[in-house]
Amino acid sequence: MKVLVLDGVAREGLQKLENEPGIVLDITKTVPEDQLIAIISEYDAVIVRSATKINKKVMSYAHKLKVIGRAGVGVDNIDLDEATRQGILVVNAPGGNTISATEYTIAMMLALARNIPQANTKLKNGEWDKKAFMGTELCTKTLGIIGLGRIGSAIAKRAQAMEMQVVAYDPYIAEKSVISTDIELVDLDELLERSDFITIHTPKTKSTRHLLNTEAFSKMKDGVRIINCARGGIVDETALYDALRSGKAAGAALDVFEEEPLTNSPLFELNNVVVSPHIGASTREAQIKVAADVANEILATLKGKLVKNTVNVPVIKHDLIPELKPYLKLVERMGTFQSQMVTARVKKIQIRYSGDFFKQTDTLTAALVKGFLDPILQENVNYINAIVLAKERGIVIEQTSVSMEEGYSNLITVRVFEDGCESSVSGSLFQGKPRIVGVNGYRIDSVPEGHLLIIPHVDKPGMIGLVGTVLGENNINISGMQNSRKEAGATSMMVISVDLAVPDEVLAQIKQAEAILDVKMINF
Ligand SMILES: NC(=O)C1=CN([C@@H]2O[C@H](COP(=O)(O)OP(=O)(O)OC[C@H]3O[C@@H](n4cnc5c(N)ncnc54)[C@H](O)[C@@H]3O)[C@@H](O)[C@H]2O)C=CC1
Ligand SMILES: O=C(O)C(=O)COP(=O)(O)O
Repeated sequence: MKVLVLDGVAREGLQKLENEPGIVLDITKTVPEDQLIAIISEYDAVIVRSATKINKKVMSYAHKLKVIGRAGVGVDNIDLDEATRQGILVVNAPGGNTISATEYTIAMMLALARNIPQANTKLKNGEWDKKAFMGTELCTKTLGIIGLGRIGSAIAKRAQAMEMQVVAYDPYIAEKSVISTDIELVDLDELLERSDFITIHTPKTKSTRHLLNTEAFSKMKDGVRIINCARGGIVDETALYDALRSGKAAGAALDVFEEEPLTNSPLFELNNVVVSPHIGASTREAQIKVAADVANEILATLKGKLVKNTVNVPVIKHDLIPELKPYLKLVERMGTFQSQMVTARVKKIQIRYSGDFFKQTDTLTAALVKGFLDPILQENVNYINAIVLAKERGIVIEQTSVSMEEGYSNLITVRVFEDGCESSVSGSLFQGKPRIVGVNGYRIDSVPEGHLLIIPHVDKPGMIGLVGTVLGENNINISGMQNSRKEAGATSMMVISVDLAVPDEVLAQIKQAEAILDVKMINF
């Protein structure tokens, strides 16, 4: 396995990956796109910071790529939709640089309030100019935090220690989960109207692009100061420039820009703007932590283990992994089972989870759909792209969760709706091992391994003997057998586990019998 490490990711954090037998690490600085395209096809994994863009074009050359690791938080330099489409896992290292980015934001706020960079430059240029640098205190001022996640909430704590009033806007946070009762959660307009300092800590998304635009500036207090150490483009740079020129804003501190790297901007000409080249996470401690975190994730992915900091698939909590593993195996097998039962065009797959699935049903559904599509499609299907591939084929995926039913503490039922017909399979765990416990409403108990014969037939004497004789005559050993009926004399369901794949002619021989309604062989 080969891993390409770009963008100056800290080598000290990569030791675990470097020492792993069978893994070769190529560590290099940021390379231009054409150079990346020329080499990317060799690699199973790539690790980047924010400089390298892993876009659709780069991915189209990345034939072996299984995982993209971001040694940091923001993944806006990675085309997530394309990665998902191609079944490439994207992982990041979200917690490792929180403190560094937080401390840096506080430093920027203080630098802005007290004109430290400007005073530093002037004095080093030989001017002792005390009068030019009248600052403002932070104590009692209102700090508006947009985005109260890891960094936003760590900033709130520190700002409160400096006796600032903290208001925050984050529509994705419930009031009760806010870390301190002294943080007032408000709507965006109120934050804009009340804040003396506004700092941004959201990701860059469609909804945060130009969140601070001309209209937003018009709602702010005169003399507001803006800090952006999150992502360029959340503040509209033209609107900010106009606000600074007009005196609406008294200053801005920016670590990030719409285009990076950036060495020339009208904003750089304004004396009340403090800038830095995206160095919020650039501390030794943060870089070692994020490199080590992402190395662990890459290692887990390449070894086929479950990973926790996934960006383009649902996150699985680390402590749930052992509990979830047998369920993942179960649902994948159920998907494989169902795809081999299909006889017409599939319109919808409906999954019903009964019991407690640790709030991980999205992950289980992805595994089930992977199991369903794997035997059908030629392309690589995995947990990452399974749902997208199903949707591309017009297959609707529905899932519902209900509490315990039918006496099983955990029961999963999959119904597949085809043109003109439908089929279902139910599964559960017995002593931690996957079991198929129902087929088309018939109760059975079969282990989804090897080969299963599914034989609906008329409920009458001699049927088991008939099938057993044909298999025996063809030297096929039966390792398990179940027969189930809903009512006497109607239809029964025979499910037989066999040691070998049953040849087509033997299946045809069984099917010939008048009371045999169908024969399907399911291979796992
Ligand atoms: N300058 C630098 O070097 C660094 C920048 N960052 C950036 O800082 C930002 C925050 O990072 P974390 O706190 O670790 O992320 P996080 O995911 O913990 O927090 C982001 C918060 O933003 C909120 N949010 C999302 N959309 C929103 C919207 N439309 N309006 C208001 N709130 C919204 C989310 O609910 C979440 O609470 C990210 O953009 C990250 O890339 C992070 C580390 C270093
Ligand atoms: O983690 C993040 O989101 C950052 O912005 C840090 O970026 P960097 O790794 O320093 O290029």
